[in-house]
Amino acid sequence: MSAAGVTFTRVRKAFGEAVAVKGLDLAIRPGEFVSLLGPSGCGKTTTLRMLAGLEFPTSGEIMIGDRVVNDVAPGKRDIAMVFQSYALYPHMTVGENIAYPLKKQGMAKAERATQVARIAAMLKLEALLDRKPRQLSGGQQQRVALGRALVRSPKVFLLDEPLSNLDAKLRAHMRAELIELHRTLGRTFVYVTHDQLEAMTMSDRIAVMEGGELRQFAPPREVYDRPANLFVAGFIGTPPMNTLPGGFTDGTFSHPAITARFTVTGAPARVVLGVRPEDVLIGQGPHRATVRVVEPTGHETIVMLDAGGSPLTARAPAEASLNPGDAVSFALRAEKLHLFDAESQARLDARAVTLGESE
Ligand SMILES: Nc1ncnc2c1ncn2[C@@H]1O[C@H](COP(=O)(O)OP(=O)(O)OP(=O)(O)O)[C@@H](O)[C@H]1O
Repeated sequence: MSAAGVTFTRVRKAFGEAVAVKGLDLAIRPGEFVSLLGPSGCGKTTTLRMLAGLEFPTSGEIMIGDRVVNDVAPGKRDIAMVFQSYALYPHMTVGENIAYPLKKQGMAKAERATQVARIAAMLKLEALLDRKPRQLSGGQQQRVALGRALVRSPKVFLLDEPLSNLDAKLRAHMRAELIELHRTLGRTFVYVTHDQLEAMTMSDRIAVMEGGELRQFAPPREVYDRPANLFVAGFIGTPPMNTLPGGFTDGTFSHPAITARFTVTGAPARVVLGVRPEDVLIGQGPHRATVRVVEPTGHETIVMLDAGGSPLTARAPAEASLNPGDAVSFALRAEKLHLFDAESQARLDARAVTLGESE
């Protein structure tokens, strides 16, 4: 058995009046690690549950490999799902929990033991096989839940926020384990999260969702460097991208604190300039601002500025000595500026050519 791709075609899911997923088109390649990322209520869990067969689409088509699965029962889809809550059987040992899906399939005992040993070695659970779930830490329980999903070698793994109950250190560790596991198994992973760090570090591609709609589907680097619209620009990145509304005439963006010339196709009257905090350089350049808040984080300092009446966040070196009320000059990295149409919110194909201070 090998990995299978997953295709959603115009998939819509309504719960009465509420439309959770609005005409989703998404094609996941065999063996790909794809994260569904978005704020609470954006429809990511509903999307995953439809793929698992736990919800039925109101309309549209879902395929796993070359098979339409709309009417296929969950158990017949050749998938395995790992939930946020581990849902281990409390009265069974770790070994019995992992073996359970194989037992249900009718696999012989000796063969089950071989498979459990293989998975236990992979997830470093050998020493824990005889324990009950309550005798395990959260991270160990999560590994057992993964083991129970992995033991069947399904074509597609579905993971619904599997790390959200773990503490920060264990989450970082499990992220690394999942990356490794995906590489070793070569199977398709569909991973639901609202944690952009998880999506950015593990995924081949990220499907960013908002309000039941797909806002961008691209590799992490591209989602960060070329957000397709203002929603993605504001959702990805911590602190988020600065967005400054302004007028736009003859390719010139104008805001009380910033003027920038662009070469651009199309000419909307109102645009939003986007700039990431790391691309705002304090202490040099043509623009002026006032320091509002200074937040040292240890390895850097986050500085919140007032630039011509707009909030503007910058990343500064840890040793920067700035105080609220200071007047500072700043520059923007021209090659890192983003421009969006204020009305449609879509990214404009634009390149900054010169930057200057407003008169
Ligand atoms: N069984 C249901 N009945 C009615 N509405 C539902 C049902 N399940 C989900 N919804 C609604 O559909 C929308 C999408 O929900 P979904 O759980 O897919 O979002 P999500 O992005 O996974 O959010 P979260 O991160 O909070 O889990 C929400 O507005 C939710 O209230």
